Amino acid sequence: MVVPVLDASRFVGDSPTDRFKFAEELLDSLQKHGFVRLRDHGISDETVEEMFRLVRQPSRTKISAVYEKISGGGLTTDSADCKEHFDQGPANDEQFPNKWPSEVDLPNFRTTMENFYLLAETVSLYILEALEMALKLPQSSFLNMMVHNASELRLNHYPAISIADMREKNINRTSPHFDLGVITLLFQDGIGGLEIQDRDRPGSFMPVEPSVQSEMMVNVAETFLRWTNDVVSAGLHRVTIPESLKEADGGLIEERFSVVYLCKADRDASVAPLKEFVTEKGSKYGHISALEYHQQRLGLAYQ
Ligand SMILES: O=C(O)CCC(=O)C(=O)O
Ligand SMILES: [Fe+2]
Repeated sequence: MVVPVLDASRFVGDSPTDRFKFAEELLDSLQKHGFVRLRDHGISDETVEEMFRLVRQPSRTKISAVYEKISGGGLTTDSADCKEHFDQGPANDEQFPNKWPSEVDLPNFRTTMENFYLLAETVSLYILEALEMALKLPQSSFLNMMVHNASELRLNHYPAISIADMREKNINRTSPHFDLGVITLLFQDGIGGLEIQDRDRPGSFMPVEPSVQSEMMVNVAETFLRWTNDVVSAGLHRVTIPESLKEADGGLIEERFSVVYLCKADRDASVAPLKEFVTEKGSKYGHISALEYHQQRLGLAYQ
């Protein structure tokens, strides 16, 4: 199975034919694999590199101190998975306010994150517009539920870890999961280890090797599956030992970073199927708001 790489600039251009072809190829890949890879999507190599520089910089000297300072808000450490993450929600969110490190500890952190958040939002919205087109839905069918952005920009940090520990203690960097939102945009560094379910070989995963820095992995998340009544199913993924080290006798896997935009529906939007996808067999999912659904699925705090 090979996940296609699409040139997303075809959708932003003026040619209706190019726009439609992009939309069709996008849907085709997401339907087949749950994933697609995008280039020329509007977020430049430099911008993505700047994000990774920002994220990496404190880890050399004081990442744990800095992350601890954030821990009342965005940072959590998963016990099953060996990773930590910092989540940023929409700016000026009164319901779940962002907690920022001080400008002295992490200069430009907030501005860079907030700018990146807006760029990722733009991309996520045109991807959904393209999917409306390819699925032949009335215009704005998805976008109408994306008006008050509730998405999150997540920085994942995976500390260096011994290969023996991962094998013997059955530790993953990220266990197999579906994301909860609508779609997810993902950028990874050069370490590797991201794997997606290989739908041609049930039960197995295939690696997504790091490529040019700005290459973006897009996956279908649970809300989209529900909106389409399973017409487009979500992409299962995990982070484990990089392909190049799978045969290694031992040693350490370097620390790894990823930047992930978890695109979420308006908190009060329903995550039930759109009427266009409800057949005589009925609707597979009931009405529940995106916020309630996320809270229920996570069983705990809103994420
Ligand atoms: O680090 C990665 O490449 C994947 C992270 C991920 O799947 C997530 O944060 O939901
Ligand atoms: Fe994920």
